[in-house]
Amino acid sequence: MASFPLSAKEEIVERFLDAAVRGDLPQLRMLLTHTPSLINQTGYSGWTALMLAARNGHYNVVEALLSHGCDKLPVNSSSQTAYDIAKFWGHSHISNLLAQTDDRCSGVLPELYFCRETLDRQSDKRTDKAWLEAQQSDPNTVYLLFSNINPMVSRCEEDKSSEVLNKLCRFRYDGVKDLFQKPTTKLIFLGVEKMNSSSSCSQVQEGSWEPPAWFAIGTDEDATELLKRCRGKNCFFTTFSPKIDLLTFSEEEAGIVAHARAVLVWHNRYSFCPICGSGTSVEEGGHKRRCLNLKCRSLKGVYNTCYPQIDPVVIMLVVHPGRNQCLLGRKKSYPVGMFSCLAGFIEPGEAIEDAVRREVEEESGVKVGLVRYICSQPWPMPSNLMIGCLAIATSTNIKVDQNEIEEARWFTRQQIAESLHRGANPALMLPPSQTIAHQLIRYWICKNANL
Ligand SMILES: NC(=O)C1=CN([C@@H]2O[C@H](COP(=O)(O)OP(=O)(O)OC[C@H]3O[C@@H](n4cnc5c(N)ncnc54)[C@H](O)[C@@H]3O)[C@@H](O)[C@H]2O)C=CC1
Ligand SMILES: [Mg+2]
Ligand SMILES: [Mg+2]
Ligand SMILES: [Mg+2]
Ligand SMILES: [Zn+2]
Repeated sequence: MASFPLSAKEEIVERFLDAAVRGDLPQLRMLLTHTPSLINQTGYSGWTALMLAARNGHYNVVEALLSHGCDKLPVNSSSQTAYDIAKFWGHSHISNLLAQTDDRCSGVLPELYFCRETLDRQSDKRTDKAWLEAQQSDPNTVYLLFSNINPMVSRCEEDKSSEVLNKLCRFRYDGVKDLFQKPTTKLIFLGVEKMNSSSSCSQVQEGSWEPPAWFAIGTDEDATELLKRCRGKNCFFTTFSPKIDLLTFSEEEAGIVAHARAVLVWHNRYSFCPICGSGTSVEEGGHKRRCLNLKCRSLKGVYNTCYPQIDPVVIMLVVHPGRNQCLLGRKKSYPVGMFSCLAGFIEPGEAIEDAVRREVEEESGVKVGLVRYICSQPWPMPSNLMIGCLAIATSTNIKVDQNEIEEARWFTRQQIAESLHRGANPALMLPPSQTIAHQLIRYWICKNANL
């Protein structure tokens, strides 16, 4: 076979990869110092230096590459990451190292967006009326304002490079107390601040530190009038494209928004008793509605209609029987090129596994066998609980239900890894990292191909 001379660039890439194969750390370091962009390069074999070092059991080279910020996600033509390769060849010290460090290839999910419990809910305090009243007028108490179910926010100007764009507007008692007089105002006790490094040390030591309570206020007052309370600051309500706006809070605030929105939307929907249609009173810090009709059945025994409701939804990454492809679908409403996990509401009397199998078959025609629960996420659009699963397909033919989704397709690990690694490309855009769909996809890619 004729061999062609290598270009200067190709030659340096091959020298770099050869150093990784041989475990020649000084040579590898020297080349990397001169040409840092070599770090994630692949040669003719389609393997990166990390894969080659993992294949040949060179722990110190893997360690050095990782410390230089090497990407662990790329896969070779057999859809194996460096982690898969190390595991396959029995270099467990290397696969452990690749699994340990950070975030992405550990097969361990990061904390999901909307999941951080910033406040201590202190649900026992919800029935302590005197305590709740004392907290309401306390000057340290924090109030968040919601127009309908949309929080008032200000644009974060401090760090332009950050993904955090919105910050909840915080009010004190004096700034909102007039709203308490209106019968349609809803006041939700969200919890108290957890003790952290910013809590005053001396006060904590003396035991005199009372963590501030947080409340959400839901009001139907005119939004423009409400915004005047911010005195000219750049504030607004997240009414426009709520999905996008709601994904740009800090992790700390996102969890608070998820709690408040789900409770407020329940109040909007359940103002009258669902059992007898009478009016209701609000109790337990906004977490219960009691029917005012003394003869109502809801007052006897436990009626879940008296408490905030959530809708369980299954969301699943369906894996091909051959394990190297996954099934993603797109709804008409998705941005061009975006595909995501299939999802659907759990129906009454249905187990999670059955809902997964039914929804996948309904939407794509694909049959599913094994279902494994992975993680969950509150999804306040407005009050879903997303239950994330991996599911193994037992058939591969796709027949899409056009009413629910526009298209479904099998994607290879390579296509997915490339989209995660290089960002959106015209063929495949994955949902944003704040979604459980994204995290399920990443989890599958980062794990060993065998479930
Ligand atoms: N966080 C994430 O990554 C994702 C979140 N989702 C959320 O999951 C939810 C459900 O997914 P879909 O594919 O729309 O579900 P789906 O596949 O069950 O279809 C929705 C349709 O089912 C019917 N339906 C049955 N039970 C319902 C209920 N309890 N509430 C409302 N409609 C019900 C309605 O006709 C509705 O149009 C969506 O609303 C979306 O917000 C969906 C995909 C990704
Ligand atoms: Mg669906
Ligand atoms: Mg469906
Ligand atoms: Mg459904
Ligand atoms: Zn009733």
